[in-house]
Amino acid sequence: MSLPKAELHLHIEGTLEPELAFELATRNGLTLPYADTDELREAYRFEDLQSFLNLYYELMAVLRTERDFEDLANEYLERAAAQGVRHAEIFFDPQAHTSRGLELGTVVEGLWRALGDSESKHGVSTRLILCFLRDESAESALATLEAAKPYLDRITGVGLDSAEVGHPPAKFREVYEAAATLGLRRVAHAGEEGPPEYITEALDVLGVERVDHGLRCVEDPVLVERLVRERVPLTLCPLSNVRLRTVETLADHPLPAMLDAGLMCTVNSDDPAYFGGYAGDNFDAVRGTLGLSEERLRELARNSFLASFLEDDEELRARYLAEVEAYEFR
Ligand code: HPA
Ligand SMILES: [Zn+2]
Repeated sequence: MSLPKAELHLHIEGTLEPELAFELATRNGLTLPYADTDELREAYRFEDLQSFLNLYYELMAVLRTERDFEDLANEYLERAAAQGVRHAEIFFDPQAHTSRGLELGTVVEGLWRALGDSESKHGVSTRLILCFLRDESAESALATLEAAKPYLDRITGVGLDSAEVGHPPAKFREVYEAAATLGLRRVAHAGEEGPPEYITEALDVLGVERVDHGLRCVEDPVLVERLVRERVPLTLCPLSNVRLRTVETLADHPLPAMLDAGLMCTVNSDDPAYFGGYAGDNFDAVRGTLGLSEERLRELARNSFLASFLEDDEELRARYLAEVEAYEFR
């Protein structure tokens, strides 16, 4: 669906399509343990978040040079633009690369080669959000933030991702305080596989402005009431939830009930190369399977721009919001 939208929950490493993975492996003299792209696609059957993360981290080995990260981001931006994405706030996982011996600068400079001229080249404005891996230590997160200091002019905020259960937000209190002091915006994954308490903790201890996923808030009516009252944006990822078995089928997804409850929901793709669709595909899926009305779809698109970190360019936000209102559904 080409309805204008902002994508607020997108892991750039999760946009690595099998074709590009093989191309980069060849370019870098590496051999993937899969015969071809079909065999690799066969491996995209996940039991849960961890079984996905295992493949996600394994395939990243093909990303080695600035050019690799540039190509990865350019392919994503081109696909996103074709599906109506006008603004993208892009997550990246520095520790997944520095732990393999890459310099943080290789990752940031490489991504920036694509992001820097994305508005003129793809018609997509961008922001970059550095994510800490929550299954790594708090000290490693602090060291990552320290290493990122030379690149802060290119980084808008910090996030928290990877294996959730057993790694509550409070583990990262100190690094989030440091990030806030540096003027960085704060988001965190919470309530994807983890309990509703992690959502509360992300808000109260980490001071996050948006909750990534936040799906499990529906288990706690008091929390839902708070999220509605405080207008906390949730970056939902419906196709991801199906593939990682957070919901049984798309038809069971609580998005319609969440919208009816007054939650500020947005729809995003998470790791589109792995979960069967980009942002527009997620919109198509919730329209088709959940039967969302045009007004609900417009609300989701409006929310995405309202929840985006465009405070430094309110003129651009207003332009995007006008595009949402003017959009004619087909
Ligand atoms: O869906 C996700 N959840 C947590 N961590 C992640 N890292 C990439 N994708 C995800
Ligand atoms: Zn995610």
